[in-house]
Amino acid sequence: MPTGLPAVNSSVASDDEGWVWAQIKAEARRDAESEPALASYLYSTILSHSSLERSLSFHLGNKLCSSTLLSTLLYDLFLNAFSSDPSLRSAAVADLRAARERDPACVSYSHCLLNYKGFLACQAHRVAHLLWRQSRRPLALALHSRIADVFAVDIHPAARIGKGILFDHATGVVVGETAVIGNNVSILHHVTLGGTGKAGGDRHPKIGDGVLIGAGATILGNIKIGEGAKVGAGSVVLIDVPPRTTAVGNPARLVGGKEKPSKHEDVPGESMDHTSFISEWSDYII
Ligand SMILES: CC(=O)SCCNC(=O)CCNC(=O)[C@H](O)C(C)(C)COP(=O)(O)OP(=O)(O)OC[C@H]1O[C@@H](n2cnc3c(N)ncnc32)[C@H](O)[C@@H]1OP(=O)(O)O
Ligand SMILES: N[C@@H](CO)C(=O)O
Repeated sequence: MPTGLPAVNSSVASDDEGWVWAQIKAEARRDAESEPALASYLYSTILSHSSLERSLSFHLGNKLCSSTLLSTLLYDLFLNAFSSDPSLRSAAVADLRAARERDPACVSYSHCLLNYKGFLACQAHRVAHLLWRQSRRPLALALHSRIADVFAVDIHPAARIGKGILFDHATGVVVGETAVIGNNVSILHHVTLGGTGKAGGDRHPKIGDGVLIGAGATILGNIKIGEGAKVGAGSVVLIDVPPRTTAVGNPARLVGGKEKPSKHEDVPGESMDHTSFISEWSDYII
């Protein structure tokens, strides 16, 4: 598990990143041998590439292209982004590890790289966010639109997302413009991080490190879900959830009572002080 911050100025893959890429190639070779029907696909998508960022750029370009946004244009766009900002690559590796470690259904790194639309939507979102921050907003919004069309995952390009993220199943996930998601967060399908409709400006939820948000949960407003908290499937959360606490129901109640909620001992993944994660990440989450 990577423990440090993204290597912001390093264009050389870390040992850990190199290990994951070598593992992906080994898995693709094995699968191409055992399933000839996939050999050409695995060769063009993984085995013919010299790096994870090239493979990912090729795959995203093919997935997201349209008659007017050509795959070659998207390939260049993604590869330029991954090459200019190596933190994108280290975040992708942390996300691959998150799927392997936190999703019992994930059988291999290549399974996630090729098939997890939540993983692919998240990587493409990070590029859209980079474009947004570079004031290339029409292109960021065009990419956002394609990600929503193709993956059914609607993340506003301004939303800030950490690393080690698992968007499991991912269908119907909606993340609003001023939402912030910390590190090592797991989010199931049909989760909304939305506004209440009653406020402008900074109006979306802030999700702390190591949070689990169950399927169909709706979290509304500029509220904080503390590190290591859990939000039950189908809940509607309108209030802050303290760290390491479970919230369930509609409207959500804190398990154990609002005055004395029961706490979890363990926080999945690496942890960071909840009150500081937004400012700590704001410098380098892209
Ligand atoms: C194909 C697939 O598998 S897709 C995967 C879909 N799965 C998910 O989205 C998982 C989401 N996980 C949940 O909802 C879990 O129940 C969790 C995370 C809330 C459990 O958290 P824990 O802190 O362990 O809570 P615990 O299981 O002890 O339950 C505490 C209370 O909340 C209640 N509760 C648990 N989940 C929910 C829920 N989703 N909605 C309403 N109440 C709930 C329990 O009945 C219990 O009530 P009680 O105190 O009155 O007895
Ligand atoms: N992917 C998770 C939830 O569906 C599992 O297999 O348990």
